Amino acid sequence: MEGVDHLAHERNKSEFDVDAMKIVWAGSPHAFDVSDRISKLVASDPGFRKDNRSTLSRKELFKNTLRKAAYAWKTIVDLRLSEEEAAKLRFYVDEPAFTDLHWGMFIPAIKGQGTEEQQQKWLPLAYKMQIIGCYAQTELGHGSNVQGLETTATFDPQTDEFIIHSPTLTSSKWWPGGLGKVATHAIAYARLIVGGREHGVNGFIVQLRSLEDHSPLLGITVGDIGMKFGNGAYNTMDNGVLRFDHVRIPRNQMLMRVSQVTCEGKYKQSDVPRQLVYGTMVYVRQTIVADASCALSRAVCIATRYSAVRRQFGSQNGGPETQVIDYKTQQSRLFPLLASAYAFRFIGEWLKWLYADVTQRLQANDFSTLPEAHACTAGLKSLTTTATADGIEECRKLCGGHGYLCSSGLPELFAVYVPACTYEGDNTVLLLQVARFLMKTVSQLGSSKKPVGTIAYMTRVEHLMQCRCGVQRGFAELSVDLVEAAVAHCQLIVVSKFIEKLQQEIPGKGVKQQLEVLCNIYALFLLHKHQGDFLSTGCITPKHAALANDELRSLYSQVRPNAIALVDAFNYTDHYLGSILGCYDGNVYPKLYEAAWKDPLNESVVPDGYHQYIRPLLKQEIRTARL
Ligand SMILES: CC/C=C\C/C=C\C/C=C\C/C=C\C/C=C\C/C=C\CC/C=C/C(=O)SCCNC(=O)CCNC(=O)[C@H](O)C(C)(C)COP(=O)(O)OP(=O)(O)OC[C@H]1O[C@@H](n2cnc3c(N)ncnc32)[C@H](O)[C@@H]1OP(=O)(O)O
Ligand SMILES: Cc1cc2nc3c(=O)[nH]c(=O)nc-3n(C[C@H](O)[C@H](O)[C@H](O)COP(=O)(O)OP(=O)(O)OC[C@H]3O[C@@H](n4cnc5c(N)ncnc54)[C@H](O)[C@@H]3O)c2cc1C
Repeated sequence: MEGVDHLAHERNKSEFDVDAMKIVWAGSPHAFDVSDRISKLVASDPGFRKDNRSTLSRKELFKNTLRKAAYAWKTIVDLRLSEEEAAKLRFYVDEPAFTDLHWGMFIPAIKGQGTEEQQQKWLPLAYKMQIIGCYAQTELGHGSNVQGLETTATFDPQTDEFIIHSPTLTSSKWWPGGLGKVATHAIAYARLIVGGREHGVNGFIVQLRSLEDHSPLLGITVGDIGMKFGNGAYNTMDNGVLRFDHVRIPRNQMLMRVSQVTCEGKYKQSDVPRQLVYGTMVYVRQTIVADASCALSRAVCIATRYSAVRRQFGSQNGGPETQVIDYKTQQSRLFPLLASAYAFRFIGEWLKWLYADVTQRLQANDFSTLPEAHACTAGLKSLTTTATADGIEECRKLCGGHGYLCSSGLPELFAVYVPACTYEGDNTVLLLQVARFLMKTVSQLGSSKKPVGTIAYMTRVEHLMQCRCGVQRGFAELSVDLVEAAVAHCQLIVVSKFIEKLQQEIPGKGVKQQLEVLCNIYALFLLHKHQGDFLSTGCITPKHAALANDELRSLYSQVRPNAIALVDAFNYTDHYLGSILGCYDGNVYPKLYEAAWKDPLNESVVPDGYHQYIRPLLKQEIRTARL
């Protein structure tokens, strides 16, 4: 029945203060207040409804996304929301849109790679959304290999301009979000050519469309690249294609914090690492780690609540069947994902700190932690997005057939999320960057340069020094093993930072104890999953492995009574979850049944096409071969 909490018996089992855990999950009382307030504002406003997305055509879907983006902006302006509140509102609107790239990449690129003068000119326009930007780096022929990009930016000293050009088909910009139909400007990445000499890839601000009638400017060919994976999902986003035909821009529209070109046509490289041109990608990678915990926790919340509602088999003398959450196999699949959601939350907090720290050091021209920041953002983005994408799919399977319904919220969440394993850096390519960083560290063992920070543990691998000549053997030849080593390195960071989190003051009855259980589940699940490696390297004995498995089972039993409370702590509204299976009150079956009849196919009892195709079949009006 409506209004009845079908999960009350589960909530009464909780052994910790859920409200205190909500604060831990949010990060602070202030962050909880903002999240709670804004999520409820969005959930209560019919202008942000999203339950009809799967029934819209691509054009209807996209127009609806534009409407929502404009409505969100009006809400932000009318309510005078802060930047933090506005970002939360865009998050809870929960729809990939051009605004993700305007706020998530275009503005950060100008802030990170523009001079003070360029920031003063362009940021006010962007903050007021008087221009809408995108980040145009990837091309049809190159995405991972940034140094392979083909778009050119040739300096013309006669006119003090750059000529931006797409010399080949494969140099067409391809994939940038917001580019296809909306962005008026792009940060376009191109090979800088001055006086006939190439100076690598740099960013350029290029206007694409008229601010009067939105028509593409002279020399600009732009459009959408077409439907993507899934029906609704990421098709709310206009990922675009863009070609330049000798488009001229003023010299001061090259982002010049890293490199400069003078009006005399002199190229100057600042005394900063050229990789700062990649700074925006590093920034987004650290945000994606935080977003991984959001996406995974959504899926886990749905699967956990439904696992407590669903009963199957085990009825004794006509009594109730067994809750599927009580099956050890269900727990062994679900609870490591619950632990991962919390682990990724905390590693996301730490990575945000690391990124802020490296950014502050860069202001003082201290580049000492830049390599570690690159390796950590790249590796943790790769690890958390792979685990989250796999975890969302596992949560769908944990929900049986009903997990395959759009009304479960899981198919769309999976379809929207999985490109995170590719965008902002293909996950394998990023792990190879981590491997390169680890090998460089090994090569420096024994020198005066001691490994610190997240690689400090490598001082304990002195034995690698003896085989240092071995590690010079083709990186490519060993790349599969090196990628596995990179994952292990990142997992060590995740576990270490979870343990460090537990050493902090954590208020609330039973809260720290629950987090300790989840931390142990995360670590022991990894040990179990990779026990072959641990055994073959002599890190553990078979007895250790057996003890770990026994402890894991015991930990699952400890989590079981707290599982619903642990997902309640995410504080997601039913609107944000977008899932009948995951609804707060657990009243699943009546809602599933009611939702089915709302499908457009049920608008008529007799389907369109019956008279044309089915009736002739049934009435044998179509001559059929004798069966
Ligand atoms: C809203 C959805 C609703 C519901 C679903 C729920 C949640 C959804 C979850 C997430 C989405 C929401 C929020 C996320 C926010 C935004 C995302 C939204 C949309 C995504 C938009 C996507 C944008 C893009 O994809 S932009 C393009 C990204 N492209 C890449 O990443 C390219 C990858 N390639 C590279 O980075 C480089 O080519 C390279 C692989 C690093 C190689 O570069 P290069 O050849 O130049 O360098 P070398 O390998 O030779 O190394 C030389 C030297 O440099 C060092 N180095 C390299 N890179 C860096 C760096 N970045 N910083 C510092 N140093 C670097 C390298 O280590 C070497 O050093 P040594 O010489 O010392 O070894
Ligand atoms: C939804 C979505 C949104 C996007 N948004 C944007 C955007 O806003 N702006 C933008 O500029 N780009 C965007 N992109 C593009 C994205 O950044 C690229 O797709 C990504 O960087 C991967 O590059 P690629 O497509 O060239 O893949 P490739 O690098 O061609 O990868 C193909 C395969 O080759 C493998 N591979 C490649 N190089 C190596 C190597 N050296 N060693 C081993 N294996 C290798 C990869 O692991 C992968 O398996 C978006 C992409 C998607 C899917």
